[in-house]
Amino acid sequence: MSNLIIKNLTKTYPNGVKALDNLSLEINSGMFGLLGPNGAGKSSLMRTLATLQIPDSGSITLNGTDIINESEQLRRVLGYLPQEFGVYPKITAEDLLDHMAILKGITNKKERTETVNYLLQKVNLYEKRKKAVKSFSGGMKQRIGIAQALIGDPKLIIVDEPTAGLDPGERNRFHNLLADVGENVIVILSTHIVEDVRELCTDMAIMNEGKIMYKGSPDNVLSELDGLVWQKTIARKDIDEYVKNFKVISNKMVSGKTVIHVLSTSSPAEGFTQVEPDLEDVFFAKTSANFLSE
Ligand SMILES: Nc1ncnc2c1ncn2[C@@H]1O[C@H](COP(=O)(O)OP(=O)(O)OP(=O)(O)O)[C@@H](O)[C@H]1O
Repeated sequence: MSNLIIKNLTKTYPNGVKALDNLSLEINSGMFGLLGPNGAGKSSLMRTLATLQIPDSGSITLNGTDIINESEQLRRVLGYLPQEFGVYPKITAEDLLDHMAILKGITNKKERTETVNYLLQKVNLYEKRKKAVKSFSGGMKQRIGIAQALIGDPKLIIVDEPTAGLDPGERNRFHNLLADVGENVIVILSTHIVEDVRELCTDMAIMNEGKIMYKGSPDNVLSELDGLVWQKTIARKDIDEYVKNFKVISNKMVSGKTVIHVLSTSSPAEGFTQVEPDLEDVFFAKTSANFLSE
């Protein structure tokens, strides 16, 4: 059982933006979803966990090891798939993985070849191993990205916004790959896509403005909103009126019509029906300025 403890982490960039604000969080083995809107600070947290940047204050320990001061130890057991996965222009899939395996300390050539071939097969890119990674589609690039993150039996795997821009088939393949990762490994999936968390994660947190707004299982977070979510289909032009009068947590187009969700302990007005809360409601409820001010 692995255990990651983050305590009172703060990070302010030179331009004055406080991306992490006294953030504390504990994560155990399994798939953990970190959900938050753009700019919430997810990438800042992921980069700090990957020891690519140093926080102003706070501590992080993985299985008791202080990873801010002992970053070398962390890097040996870390698999990291950053948001932007840049590669040298002409490098082939096979050479890229071989190179990453050297960096991970696999010096034995035979062992490295076995590892690389195994991973290429696992992510279904063995046939393309001699092709330049640059020429790959978005989904193929993500798969080579996850392959390099899996080199060397990592204990902590961080994937930052992995499915943005993937088509449904590629997204599915990517999910299956992650679901295969071993039991004792911590996988942190940072995303603004609620579906990814619902489908994959047993534990999750919602982040906004550098802070954790919620931590728990997706099921528990849903039960918090039981009986509080009401829905109505309205005319698009009336939306401002509803926002003014009710605690509107979301509005979206469904079959060309505007459907709003409102939080209320009883029926807000005529024409509203009560609906089962979904994770998206929770996400909006925990991150919308409207609701936070309450
Ligand atoms: N290197 C940097 N220098 C200055 N400000 C930064 C830097 N990196 C991030 N920020 C700012 O810090 C805040 C948090 O950004 P961060 O990228 O961590 O959020 P995020 O939740 O990952 O969002 P996104 O999904 O858009 O990547 C934002 O206001 C962002 O503009």
